Amino acid sequence: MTVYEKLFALQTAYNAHTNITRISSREDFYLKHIEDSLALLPIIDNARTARLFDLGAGAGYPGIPLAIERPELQVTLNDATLKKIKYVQSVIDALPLPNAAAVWGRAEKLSQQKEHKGRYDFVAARAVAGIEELIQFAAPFLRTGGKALFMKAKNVETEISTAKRAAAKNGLSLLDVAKYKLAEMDRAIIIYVKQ
Ligand SMILES: C[S@@+](CC[C@H](N)C(=O)[O-])C[C@H]1O[C@@H](n2cnc3c(N)ncnc32)[C@H](O)[C@@H]1O
Repeated sequence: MTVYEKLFALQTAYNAHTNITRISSREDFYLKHIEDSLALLPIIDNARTARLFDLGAGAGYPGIPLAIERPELQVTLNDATLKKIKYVQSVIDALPLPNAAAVWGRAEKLSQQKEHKGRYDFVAARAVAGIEELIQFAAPFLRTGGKALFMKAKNVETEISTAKRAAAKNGLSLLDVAKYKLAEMDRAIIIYVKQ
């Protein structure tokens, strides 16, 4: 059984008693969870020993596929919902994923703690909040030169422009908007760098 088939089996079994993700078919799992998460690989690949914080990871995306593909990458998966973090911890134990850790709590609180503040090379977030809010959540986790990677589906230009002031205030500058297609869907990774 491949590692992703094992992950799919774990997720399906858990989802049967505790709702952790709406993406339940095998086809959607591979496309919307695995393939979409791995769209971050080209961005993080020049820093394989880096530390990545997955803010609002939910059932573990994008952090779990990234931890699977890059054993040198240290991945911290965070969510404010305890049942999701319990599930993510069970996946870390079962696969196992020694380079991953699960942390429960609101990101804006965790970022003020010594073990998280300014300690990450990357903060990734998919489908968690608007860009303006994400900037405020993500910036404190990043070291100088670290990158925020926000995965979005639509209206990115409008959102980026609305978030300009928040970016400046939080020491983030827009580096790139990496657009890609996921099947027929338009997707984008908005990349900010911490000054
Ligand atoms: C729609 S889900 C997306 C989950 C996952 N990133 C994905 O794309 O499959 C959004 C998640 O963000 C979490 N979340 C929202 N605000 C948060 C915060 N301030 N700190 C930590 N997690 C948060 C929610 O609990 C929820 O699990």
